[in-house]
Amino acid sequence: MDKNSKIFIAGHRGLVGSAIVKNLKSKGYHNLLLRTRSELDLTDTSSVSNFFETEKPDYVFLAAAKVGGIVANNTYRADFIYENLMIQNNVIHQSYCNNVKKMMFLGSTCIYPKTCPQPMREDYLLTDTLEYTNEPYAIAKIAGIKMCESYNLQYGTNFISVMPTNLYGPNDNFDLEKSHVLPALIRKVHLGKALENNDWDAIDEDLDRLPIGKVSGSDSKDVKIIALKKQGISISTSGEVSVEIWGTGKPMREFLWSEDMADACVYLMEKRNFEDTYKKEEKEIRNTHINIGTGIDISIAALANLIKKHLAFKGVFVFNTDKPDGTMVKRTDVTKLSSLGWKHSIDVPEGIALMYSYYIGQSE
Ligand SMILES: NC(=O)C1=CN([C@@H]2O[C@H](COP(=O)(O)OP(=O)(O)OC[C@H]3O[C@@H](n4cnc5c(N)ncnc54)[C@H](OP(=O)(O)O)[C@@H]3O)[C@@H](O)[C@H]2O)C=CC1
Ligand SMILES: C[C@H]1O[C@H](OP(=O)(O)OP(=O)(O)OC[C@H]2O[C@@H](n3cnc4c(=O)[nH]c(N)nc43)[C@H](O)[C@@H]2O)[C@@H](O)[C@@H](O)C1=O
Repeated sequence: MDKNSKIFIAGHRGLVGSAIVKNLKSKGYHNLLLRTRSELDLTDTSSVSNFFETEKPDYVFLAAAKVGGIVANNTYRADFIYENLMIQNNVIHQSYCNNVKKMMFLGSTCIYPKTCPQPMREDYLLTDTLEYTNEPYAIAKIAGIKMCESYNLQYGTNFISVMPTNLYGPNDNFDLEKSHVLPALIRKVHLGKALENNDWDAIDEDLDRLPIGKVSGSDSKDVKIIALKKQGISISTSGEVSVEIWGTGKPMREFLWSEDMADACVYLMEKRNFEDTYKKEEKEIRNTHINIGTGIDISIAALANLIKKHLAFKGVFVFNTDKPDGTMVKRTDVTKLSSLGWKHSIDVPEGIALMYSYYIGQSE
């Protein structure tokens, strides 16, 4: 990529897309092509085709997708498979039709089997059954990998697929029903702490910024208490606050700061090509995708305790085992990524501090 290249970042307002834009701008790339969903619905084949034919981007980052936490994936199963297949089919195919020089497809480490050997190497793909809660989403992502691979092999395109671990950072989703665990716990513990301090200004500010269901800061205290309780944030008559954690707290997860993720994406787009993603002597070229992560995991209970400590929350956690645990362990093998020359910079404790500053800073 050179600094004048026309670069389309699909999903530029999302967690990863916004971090990619920031990273590219900081490196002097200025010819960025950005479209909101209302300007360009990527599930609409003819609109995407017209857009590519008119704009002719040189490079494409595909960071647009239907994304959500474990319960959202499990609930909106049809939406997750349909929208993701449509978005990626349209963008990948049009990248080929319009001679895009290099395209990056973002998948997820949920593509690996539920009981995958650990850490998960790229060649464990399609060796066993997927985890149920995110099977439709994972199947769409696997189709994306295979589509990139197949276009590269048949048409000589230069499409790179990256499989990020769980991500978090600025522009994350804090909607407690749809978000991933880290932003959810940051918000729940923040609200729990405000409740134990009887700090209704902080609660109102939070609910005004992002209502819980339809409840905002201007509703009555009783309505707000019921809404918080529904999300597992409650106060006992003795004044002890409890915050609910979904599942047993035993699943292990690996977390990568979104700006590290963006840095890895830009690094690979600048410096690596499809041909760097497999060994030349391989007769059957497959598993050309690249894991992006830290290789370090932590249990959900330990994560919650780190957040509790950082926020100086005095209350207790309760575990709701009616909610799914999902995969018990999914640690990425980052050998391939390391061999391509990239490593993460932000570990979870520092990331929690950054994330909380971002979260409370939004209201300033
Ligand atoms: N977050 C995570 O922990 C992980 C994410 N990933 C993958 O990384 C990528 C980026 O995820 P993330 O940044 O978290 O997601 P976000 O939900 O934060 O952002 C997704 C973006 O996609 C856009 N988008 C969704 N549907 C459409 C559509 N039909 N037309 C146009 N734009 C659309 C959204 O636009 P709008 O803002 O207008 O809604 C939004 O900007 C995805 O491929 C995801 O699967 C992989 C592993 C973990
Ligand atoms: C990135 C990845 O994200 C999804 O998979 P996931 O890793 O299971 O996602 P998660 O962040 O929602 O949960 C991680 C763990 O944490 C537990 N957990 C506790 N308490 C809360 C909680 O309050 N909210 C959430 N969301 N989870 C909680 C939760 O029960 C689970 O055990 C995929 O569907 C797919 O989208 C994908 O690729």
